[in-house]
Amino acid sequence: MEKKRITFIINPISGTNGKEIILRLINELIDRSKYDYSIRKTEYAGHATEIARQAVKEHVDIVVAIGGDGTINEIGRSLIHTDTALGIIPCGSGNGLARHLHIPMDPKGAIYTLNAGIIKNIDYGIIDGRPFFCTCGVGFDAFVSLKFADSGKRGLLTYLENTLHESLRYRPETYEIENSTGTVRYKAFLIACANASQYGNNAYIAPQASLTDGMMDITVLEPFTVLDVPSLSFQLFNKTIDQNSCIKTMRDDRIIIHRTKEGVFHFDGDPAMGGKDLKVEIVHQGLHVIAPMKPARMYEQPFNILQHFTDFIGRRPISTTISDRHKQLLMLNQNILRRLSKK
Ligand SMILES: Nc1ncnc2c1ncn2[C@@H]1O[C@H](COP(=O)(O)OP(=O)(O)OP(=O)(O)O)[C@@H](O)[C@H]1O
Repeated sequence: MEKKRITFIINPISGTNGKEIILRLINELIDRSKYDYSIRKTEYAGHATEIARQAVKEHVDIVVAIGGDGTINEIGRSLIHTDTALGIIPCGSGNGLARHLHIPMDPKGAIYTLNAGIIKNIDYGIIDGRPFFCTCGVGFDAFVSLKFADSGKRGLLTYLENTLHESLRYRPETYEIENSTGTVRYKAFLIACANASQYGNNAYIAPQASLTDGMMDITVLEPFTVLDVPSLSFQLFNKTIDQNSCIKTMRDDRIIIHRTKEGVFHFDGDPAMGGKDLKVEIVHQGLHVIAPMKPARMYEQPFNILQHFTDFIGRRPISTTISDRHKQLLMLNQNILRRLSKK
């Protein structure tokens, strides 16, 4: 059998961890009876798009992103509607697409997934001409992505600091969403258009979203008070945010978001400036990805809401009795309330 070719693209600034160990693991574990490979390191933002485009030209079979959703976005946009598949060794701070696809967070598991080589065909989205694979949107999360890009540091704590600092000062805006059934007006804190179900870090902004249904799940978060924050944050990690009374949901394959003024939007967590009217659409099955057939139980912990929550806010987990969990959750909620109300 002819060997397949892989190009690994490593983003040295994604996430917070060193990448040397991953390079060593690739060298040790990749199945050389199946694959020949080369490794490229990005030197600037946008470089991954160019490297991936060149790989496609050279009929490379798989381009593997060693990075987070921003790196995946840069690579994915060169791979759409080609025969070259995307692989992922998750290495970002959120890893939304990899988590949705059940690609192990552990690099060894991710390399074994590449060795298994199962290819799936997934949807992608386009907002204002820019492809996205995980989520895009306007409002508070776009605003945070802008702050985050400006902050000079990456990582979850930076993200969280930004989020907590800004969330109570942020003013909801009025939007109109034009969809296949008409136009609806909302005052909203954010509108998220989801191809994958989560932002990353198991924060499920659109828990019902599927990567293969040809549709996006749209989540509108209407204005809320500080008292709603604990239940919203709990439900975000419990995959039940769609049941919160501040949330409105819809599903469509194309919408136009009308806003009162031009401004920022985000695509896979990276900010961009756009006009008043933003067209968002889903393209069915435009990208091949390598992913496990089903969740790799070997590498997965059982679902634990408190674990996910504490992972997200960067605290140490956890004891396991129900009453302890209850107490810890209450403490976390109080802590968030306290921090938010100080701002
Ligand atoms: N060599 C580089 N120097 C500066 N920026 C880079 C370089 N290579 C890639 N980038 C930029 O880094 C950004 C962040 O990368 P990425 O999103 O993969 O990491 P992350 O933000 O830590 O992870 P996640 O998106 O999963 O939270 C990308 O949008 C990309 O444009």
